[in-house]
Amino acid sequence: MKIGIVGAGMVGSSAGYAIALMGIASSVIFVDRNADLARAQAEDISHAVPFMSSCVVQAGDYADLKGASVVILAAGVSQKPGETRLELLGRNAAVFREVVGEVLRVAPDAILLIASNPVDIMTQITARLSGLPAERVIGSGTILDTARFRSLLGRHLQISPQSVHAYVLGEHGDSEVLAWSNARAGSEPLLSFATQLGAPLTGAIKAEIDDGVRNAAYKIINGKGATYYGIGAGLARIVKSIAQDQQDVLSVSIVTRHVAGIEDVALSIPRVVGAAGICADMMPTLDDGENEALHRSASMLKTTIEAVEL
Ligand SMILES: NC(=O)C1=CN([C@@H]2O[C@H](COP(=O)(O)OP(=O)(O)OC[C@H]3O[C@@H](n4cnc5c(N)ncnc54)[C@H](O)[C@@H]3O)[C@@H](O)[C@H]2O)C=CC1
Ligand SMILES: CC(=O)C(=O)O
Repeated sequence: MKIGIVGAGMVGSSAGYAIALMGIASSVIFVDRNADLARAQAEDISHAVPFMSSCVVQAGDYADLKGASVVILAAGVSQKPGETRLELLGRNAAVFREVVGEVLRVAPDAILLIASNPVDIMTQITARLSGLPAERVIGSGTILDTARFRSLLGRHLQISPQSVHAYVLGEHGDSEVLAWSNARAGSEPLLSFATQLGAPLTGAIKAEIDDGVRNAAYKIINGKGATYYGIGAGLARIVKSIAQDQQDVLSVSIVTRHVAGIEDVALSIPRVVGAAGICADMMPTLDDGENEALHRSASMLKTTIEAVEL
C-alpha cells in the first residue's frame, strides 16, 4: 500500500518514520513545498528501514501520490508557545485550499487523513473542499488525547495503558471532554478498580490527570517547540487500521450528522476504522456533566466552522 504525506515537517516525518518502521506500507511518499526538506526526511527515514522492515521511502511531487490509498495532510503552521490551535485556522485554511485540490487531482480514491490544526476544523474544511463522503475524510482528532489519558491512568493504576479503555471526546483542543464515567480498566469500571487497587481516583487526582491531558501540548511546546512523536504514532495507528482493515475502535474526527444536539460538525467520538475509512460510530453513554461538556465543545466547533469562508 502506498501512503502519501503532504507536509514533511515534524509531524509528517514522525508519521512517516512510524509507518515505515511498523511495516504497514510498501511505500511512503513525502511532498512538501520545501522539496529539500522532503528529500532529506525521506533519505534519513529510509536509512532506518533496513533495521526494522521493508518500505520504500521517497520524496516527490503531487504527481507521485498517484495510487496512494491514504494521504496524510500535515502541512501548514504549528503553535508557538502560548498559542492555541484555533489561532492557526486562517493560515492553515489557506494552505489546505491549495493542497486538497492537488492531492485529489492525482489520488481521487485516497482516504484523506488530516493532522494539521485546528484538526477538527481542518477536517471539516477538507470535507467541504474535496466533496468526499465523511467516512473518507478523517481527522486524527482526539486519538492523541486519548493516548495521553490512557498513559496517565495507566501510570496512576500501575497497569498497561493498553488495558485502560477510556476516551477523550469532542474537540482536539481546549474544550475536549475526558469521559470518566464509562472508562474501564480491563473489564472493571475504572473508579471501582482504582479503589480496589488502593489508588483511588480522588477529585484532586482527576483534576491533575485532566490538566495533564488538556494542557500536554502547551507544556511540550514550551519545552521543545513542538509535539510530534505522539501524533506520529497515532497517525500510523490509524493507517494500520485502514491498511489491514482492522475495524479498530479509535477516537477520530469526521463530519458527524447529529452529535450532542449539534448537526454537521467534525469532532471525535469512538469510531470503527477499517479499509473503507470510518465504518461505524460508537456514541458512548455519558453522564449529564459529560453530555453538557460535549455539547459545548460541539457548539464551539460549529460556530467556528460556520465563520470559515472557502
Ligand atoms: N493533530 C494533532 O494531534 C497534532 C497536530 N499538529 C499540527 O500538525 C501541523 C504540522 O506541525 P509540524 O509538523 O510540527 O510543523 P512543521 O512546521 O514542522 O511542518 C509543516 C510543514 O508543512 C509544509 N508546508 C507549509 N505549507 C505548505 C504547502 N502549501 N504545501 C506543502 N507543504 C507545505 C512546510 O514546508 C513544513 O515542512 C501543525 O498544524 C500542528 O499544529 C501537531 C501536533 C499534534
Ligand atoms: C500540538 C497538538 O495538537 C498536540 O500535541 O496535541
